[in-house]
Amino acid sequence: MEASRYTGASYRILIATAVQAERNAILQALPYHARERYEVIIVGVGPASAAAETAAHLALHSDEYGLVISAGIGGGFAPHAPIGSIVLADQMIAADLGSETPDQGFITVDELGFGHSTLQSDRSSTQTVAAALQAATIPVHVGSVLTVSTTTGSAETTTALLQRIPNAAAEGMEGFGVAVAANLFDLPVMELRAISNTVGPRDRDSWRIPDALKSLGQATRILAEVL
Ligand SMILES: O=C(O)c1cccc(C(=O)CC[C@H]2O[C@@H](n3cnc4c(=O)[nH]cnc43)[C@H](O)[C@@H]2O)c1
Repeated sequence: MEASRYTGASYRILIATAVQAERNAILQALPYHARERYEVIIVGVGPASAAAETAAHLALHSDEYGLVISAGIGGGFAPHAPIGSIVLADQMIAADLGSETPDQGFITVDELGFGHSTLQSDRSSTQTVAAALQAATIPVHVGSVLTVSTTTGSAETTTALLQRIPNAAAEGMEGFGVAVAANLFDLPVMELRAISNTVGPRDRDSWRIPDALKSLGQATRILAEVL
């Protein structure tokens, strides 16, 4: 969706996080002058909660906003998204929304004719933030961000996802849900993931959540300078 209602300083920006730790990292990083411009809400873990909570907030306040951002930590697909780096979505894909079949593999809801599993990020905001992060020498990659209801935890699933979506850069559990809500209110949307772990065989001990939250804060500081 084009940023038709996003006309710079006159609109506020809604940031949706899954958990309190992500909200805190963002709030602590927002420069003082930007604090009135941003609202940071917790929408819970998973696409259903994220869609419902974001829509509930927008039902009361959508006129205030010109942009919605799904932000938080996420899993990164090698080699594009190492731990500590930032991924910005060019599109948000509900990667497990479809049907598994014995003979044709996974079929998306789009192919089944039941709806859409891909939503576009606001291109202009995404490019602006990507350029600003690059200029600040923060490692950033723009690619597809997958939304899953189950975190990927095996080499087989990782390979299958990459075969279906070769430019997958990161995985989270909320982006598509936040985007569905933003679309409902005709608002542009983007997604930012600070990488805490590599997508692959589950190894919770290797998750670097404090590093990712620090990156999330650094990215927020830059984002607030340009949006
Ligand atoms: O335990 C903590 O201190 C803590 C702090 C911040 C966030 C968390 C979470 O567990 C948030 C869950 C959140 O993480 C996203 N995420 C992270 N890695 C992945 C992944 O590999 N695949 C899918 N989602 C991932 C996700 O968006 C969850 O909402 C804990």
